[in-house]
Amino acid sequence: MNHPDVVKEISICTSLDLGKPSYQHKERGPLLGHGILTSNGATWAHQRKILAPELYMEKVKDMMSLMVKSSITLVNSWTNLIESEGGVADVHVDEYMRSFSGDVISRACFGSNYSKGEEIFSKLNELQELLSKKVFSSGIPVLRHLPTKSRRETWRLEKEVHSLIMKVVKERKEGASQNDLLQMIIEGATNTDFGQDETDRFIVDNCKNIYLAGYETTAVSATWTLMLLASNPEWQQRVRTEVLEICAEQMPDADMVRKMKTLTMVIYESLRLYPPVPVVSREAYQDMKFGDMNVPKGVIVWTLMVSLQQDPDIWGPNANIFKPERFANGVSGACKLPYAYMPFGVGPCICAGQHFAMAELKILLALIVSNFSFSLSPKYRHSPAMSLLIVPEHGVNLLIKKL
Ligand code: HEM
Repeated sequence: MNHPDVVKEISICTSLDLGKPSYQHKERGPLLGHGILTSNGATWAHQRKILAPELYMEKVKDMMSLMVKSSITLVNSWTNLIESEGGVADVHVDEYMRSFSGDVISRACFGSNYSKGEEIFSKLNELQELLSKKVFSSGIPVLRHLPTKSRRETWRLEKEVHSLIMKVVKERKEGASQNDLLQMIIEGATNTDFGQDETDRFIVDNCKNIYLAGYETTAVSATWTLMLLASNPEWQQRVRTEVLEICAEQMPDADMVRKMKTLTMVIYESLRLYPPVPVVSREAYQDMKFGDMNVPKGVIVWTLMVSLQQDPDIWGPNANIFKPERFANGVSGACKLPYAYMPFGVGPCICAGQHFAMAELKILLALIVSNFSFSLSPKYRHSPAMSLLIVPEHGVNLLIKKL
């Protein structure tokens, strides 16, 4: 399955909509439920129709001020840390990126109820950690229903998340309407012929899905991009020069973000070398053939991002090297096959939050490079590890100085 020709053919075919991606996993039900990530057919189409327009570029522009707010919180906390450490701090950046990304997604999803959102998302985080523990993934069906300690903990967290979200929804229904993702999900669920239980489940599951899709992916991308900028000081300086020129001491807005070409090239290159989502998958809805390989109906086809995005036949002999300039003329100028670059997936199920994620990354990185200079700490050990996402196994430590 990992042969490059097969991978290329499959990647092209994923765009032809073999079916929905399969994120389903026996133990991830409590986390994902029946939201956009796991639904099929008409249910998925309905959810996509509600959620995707809320994340189009025009809407994302209105959310940029909240991204700036969360970035400033991070800049202030690093500034204090550096001062207390006497001018240079050795920072484990992963947790900061997670708390930044969690803050942004809570504000976007829950608007003025965002502190409630943070509480909900922190419980979801606990749930995700609990579910990723190996001991929990028993393959024997009957064992999956035994009330072990961790399973009881999962059920408790699941219930708590459900009732916290429903409490915010109830307050919303009694108060003024708001302009955030939760409001759109509530309206999308209300304008259907769902019964009450189904409506509640639709709202809760889609809140969970937005969190799962958008929180850690963006945090991990920011962490990898900082690692690459720290290892390539000339690119760090090029990005800084660009940001300082464009922003001229103002906070980044939509127009400025659009002009940040060098920063875009760096983020694209980071997503090429370290795509946070390791696999894009599709279920074959009918018997299919890729080259010499028969794929029977019902088989889940995996496209491995790293094989595709670092294939020298497509990207050239320097495919494994950090060279953001390859994106100077966009994705089509960087590689021979248009679908060989797909950190956000392809086709009708392409990441609904890609504009949101790009804006978030650009604003955060623009504020970091214009306030700090940084290099890799001697503590850093390079070890990309594949779990649900491709993550730095030991995290990323940077030596950071205020400019
Ligand atoms: C750098 C950050 C991100 C990366 C790399 C990423 C990547 C992906 C990928 C690979 C998929 C599967 C696409 C496919 O199967 O073709 C996906 C789906 C999705 N993403 Fe993202 N994502 C990111 C951030 C976000 C954010 C911030 C949000 C929301 C605010 C989001 C919302 C979604 C949704 C709703 C889906 C499901 C789309 C569907 O099934 O119709 N993502 N993402």
